[in-house]
Amino acid sequence: MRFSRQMITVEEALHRLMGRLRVQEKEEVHITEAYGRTMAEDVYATDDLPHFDRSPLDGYAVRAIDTALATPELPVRLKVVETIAAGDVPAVALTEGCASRIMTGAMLPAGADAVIMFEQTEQPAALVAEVGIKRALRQGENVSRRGGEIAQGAVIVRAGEKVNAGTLAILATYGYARVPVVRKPRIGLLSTGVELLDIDQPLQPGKIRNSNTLMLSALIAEAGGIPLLFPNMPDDLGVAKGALAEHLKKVDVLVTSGGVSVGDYDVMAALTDEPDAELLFNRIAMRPGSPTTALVLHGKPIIALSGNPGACFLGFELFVRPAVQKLSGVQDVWSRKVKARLAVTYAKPCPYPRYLRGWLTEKDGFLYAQPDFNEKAGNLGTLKNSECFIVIPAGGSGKREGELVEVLTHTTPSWKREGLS
Ligand SMILES: Nc1nc2c(c(=O)[nH]1)N[C@H]1C(S)=C(S)[C@@H](COP(=O)(O)OP(=O)(O)OC[C@H]3O[C@@H](n4cnc5c(N)ncnc54)[C@H](O)[C@@H]3O)O[C@H]1N2
Ligand code: MOO
Ligand SMILES: [Mg+2]
Repeated sequence: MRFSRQMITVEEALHRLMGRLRVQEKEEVHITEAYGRTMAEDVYATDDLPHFDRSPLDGYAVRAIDTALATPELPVRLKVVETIAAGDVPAVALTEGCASRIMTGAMLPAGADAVIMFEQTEQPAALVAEVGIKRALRQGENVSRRGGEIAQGAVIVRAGEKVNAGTLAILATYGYARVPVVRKPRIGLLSTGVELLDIDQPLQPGKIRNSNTLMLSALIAEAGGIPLLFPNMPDDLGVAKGALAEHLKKVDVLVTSGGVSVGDYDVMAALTDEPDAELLFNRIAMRPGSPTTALVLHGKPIIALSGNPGACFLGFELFVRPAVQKLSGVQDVWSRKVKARLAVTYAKPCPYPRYLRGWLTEKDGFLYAQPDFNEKAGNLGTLKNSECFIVIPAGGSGKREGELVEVLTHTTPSWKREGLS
């Protein structure tokens, strides 16, 4: 199995993996904990919004009919019967020839059907007994009608939407102190490789510090999972099987780094040959990260990423992020795909699609994709600059400057967008 692997496309690999993932169950959290979570249920408007007719201006509430003859030269004079602040309940209903001084956000008095701003009256600043209205108003003019924005019973947030700042605003408006969200998936994480040193260990010949675990842990948390860090795993298959059996009991999915290639000590590759392991894939038509592997063991999916930091990073974005998001209930788990012009020629041919790390810029109103040429799978110094992957299709001779390329951005949407696959 190590050397005879069946190659599949990125899309097929994703399809196989996603088929093994189920959305977590619902839990309720306080609204202050809901930011970034995924809604588990549709939530409805418990009232109209606004829930009373109100003024969007500082001015005078009037009966439009009383202003019909008003002009700047011949203002109509109305008797001021009350001043209404935001939060007040008006005490006086307007009758013919009357107006109420009213502030932005305040409730309209009964009988009023229009509001004129102070600036269109004779003495805007004064608390006058009679106000001079300088123009005619239409019925309903400058009135925020009850239910004008949202009607009671309408869906305000849908299941599968990620809670962003705007979601908090609408939930708060409707008094949802408890929010039904999808339970965060527990994502186990470990690195393989005896060459790995911990962060506080001095360098030793032949050894390197473990950078993948911290990188992946941050990415998992950012994607909406709870990273559970396990100790590095030795390259011994027997020990690894025992350790994995224990770890898998505690997690929904396990992510590993390293040991997926054809080397003598590639323990995750060896694991896929075990009779109790169900292989999902171990060879993908992509660069870097072609040996990225996924399997199911003891009923739990394991996503085994390449140890090479660049390939590990790409493997996370292509497979782990969508997996974490699917488990978290996100409806639209795919990276955002855009087309951009390639900023510089990339002439290297490749038998498989190549995912170049890079970033997007704008020039003359067009989007340009700038590849990071520090793109060797083992390089990690510029991972921090990456905001997208630029897809160079297989074959041919790469892409020329200015040619349109497909770009997968890392940032993920918080709600289901129309028209994007
Ligand atoms: N004969 C072949 N050799 C290799 C092939 C191949 O097809 N035939 N594929 C290459 C490709 S492509 C990749 S990608 C790597 C995959 O390697 P593994 O996933 O098996 O990872 P390791 O061998 O464990 O490590 C690779 C590299 O990454 C460093 N590493 C590992 N873990 C970490 C970590 N946690 N933090 C930082 N760096 C890490 C490790 O020291 C190695 O340098 O295989 C190629 N070989
Ligand atoms: O695909 Mo590997 O990630 O080239 O080194
Ligand atoms: Mg290896």
